[in-house]
Order: sequence, then structure tokens, then C-alpha cells
Amino acid sequence: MAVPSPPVLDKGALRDAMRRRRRDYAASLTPETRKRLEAQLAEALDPLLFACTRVAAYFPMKDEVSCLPALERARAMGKTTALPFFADRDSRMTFRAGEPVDPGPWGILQPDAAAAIVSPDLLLIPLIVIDISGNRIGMGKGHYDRTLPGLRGAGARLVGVGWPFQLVTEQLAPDPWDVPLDGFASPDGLQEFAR
Ligand SMILES: Nc1nc2c(c(=O)[nH]1)N(C=O)[C@@H](CNc1ccc(C(=O)N[C@@H](CCC(=O)O)C(=O)O)cc1)CN2
Ligand SMILES: Nc1ncnc2c1ncn2[C@@H]1O[C@H](COP(=O)(O)OP(=O)(O)OP(=O)(O)O)[C@@H](O)[C@H]1O
Repeated sequence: MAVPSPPVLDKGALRDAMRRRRRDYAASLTPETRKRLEAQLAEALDPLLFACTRVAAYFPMKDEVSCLPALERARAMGKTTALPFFADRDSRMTFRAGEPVDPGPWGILQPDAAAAIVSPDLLLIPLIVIDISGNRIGMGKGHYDRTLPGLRGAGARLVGVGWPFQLVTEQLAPDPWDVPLDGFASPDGLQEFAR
């Protein structure tokens, strides 16, 4: 009798499992270690920051590696920096310059509604898991999915950011709307994917 293969984790189950792993990992870090890792991430991103003109990142949620030191470094290089902005839960994500001052509709700090809109040529993208072809699973609301085609079309560099274990060697099955990313940066370094 044929033995059934173990069930392949579907996207939702994989997202949940990796969110738990990210939460446990972040909880295991001392503040000092975390700070050192986030400084290492900024260092890994240095060549990309140097090469860009306008970089947009994300304001970190509790378990995410922070790009804020990298944004600070970009500003010191004279680059324009931006963060995601939402008018409400149903509106499209835009990127705006300026300090994160308002808890947006997702409870994530964002710039003021009057801050200038920025079209980034480098986008640092939060994720739950990514494979070595650049296929990404995010929080599951499609915010980045809806934004990436336009930015890719405009020639922006699209780089996922996370803790090292968030890059996995198994292939993730992309959805038709998924735009594969150009690379992945973590405190362990920057990896650019073959296109
Ligand atoms: N830092 C960061 N900013 C980001 C994203 C992200 O993944 N990380 N997003 C990626 O697309 C967009 C926001 N997407 C989100 C999608 C779902 C939830 C959400 O379900 N939040 C839960 C509680 C979250 C938690 O703390 O675990 C909730 O509102 O109940 C939040 C943001 C844009 N900004
Ligand atoms: N280009 C698009 N236009 C309209 N809806 C889209 C688009 N891309 C994705 N969606 C919708 O968004 C929902 C979430 O998509 P998905 O699970 O791929 O999100 P994700 O990439 O994990 O999350 P996120 O981009 O928010 O970090 C899906 O139900 C999908 O139908």
C-alpha cells in the first residue's frame, strides 16, 4: 500500500510556524545582542545604501529586526529616507519622508500625513519567510504585493530583511501576484539572488 507523503505546509501554516519562530528568537535576544545584530544589519546594507538615492524601510514591529540604524546611516550619507504610510486600513501603502510620529491604522508608527511622498529606488521589505529565489511570504494582507509591481516597474531595488533563519532553502510556491525580491539582508550579511 502506498504510504502518503507528509502533508506539505500550506502558506498559512508556514506563516504561523515562522511567526512563532521569529517571536521566540526575538524573545531570546538580550537588548545588547539585539542592538549589535541590528548594527550588523546596517553594515550589511551599506553598499546598497551607498548606491541608492531614496531608501524606504519599515518601522519595526516587536519581533522584527530593525532597519532604523540603517536608515540613520543612509541619512548621514545624505540620502532621502522614508517609511510606509497608510491613511486607513483599506488604503494603499505609500512611502513618506519624515520621522515616525503617528501610530498608523496597524499600530505601527508612521510619518505625518503632510510629509512628502517618496518614490524609493531602494525598498527594504519586512517578511515572515523568503526562499533563495526571492519568493516572499509576508503578514498576509497583500500590502507589499500590491505595491511591489509599480516599484519594480520603476526600477527600484527590492530587498527583503529579516533574521538569518527567515531565509529558507526549500522552494516556496509563489502566488500569481508575487513579485520575487532581488535579495535578502540579515545581520549575517547581504545575499543577492540570481535573476
Ligand atoms: N514593520 C512592518 N510594517 C509593515 C508591515 C510589516 O510586515 N512590518 N506590513 C506588511 O505587509 C504592512 C502592514 N501589515 C500588517 C498586516 C497585518 C498586521 C496584523 O495582523 N497585526 C495584528 C497584530 C500584529 C502583531 O503584533 O503580531 C493585529 O492588528 O491584530 C499588521 C500589519 C506595512 N507595514
Ligand atoms: N496585486 C494585487 N492586487 C490585489 N490584491 C492582491 C494583490 N496581491 C495580493 N493581493 C491580495 O492580498 C492578499 C494577501 O496576499 P499574500 O498572502 O500574498 O500576502 P503577503 O505577501 O503574505 O503579505 P504582505 O504583502 O501584506 O506582507 C491575497 O488575498 C491577495 O488576493
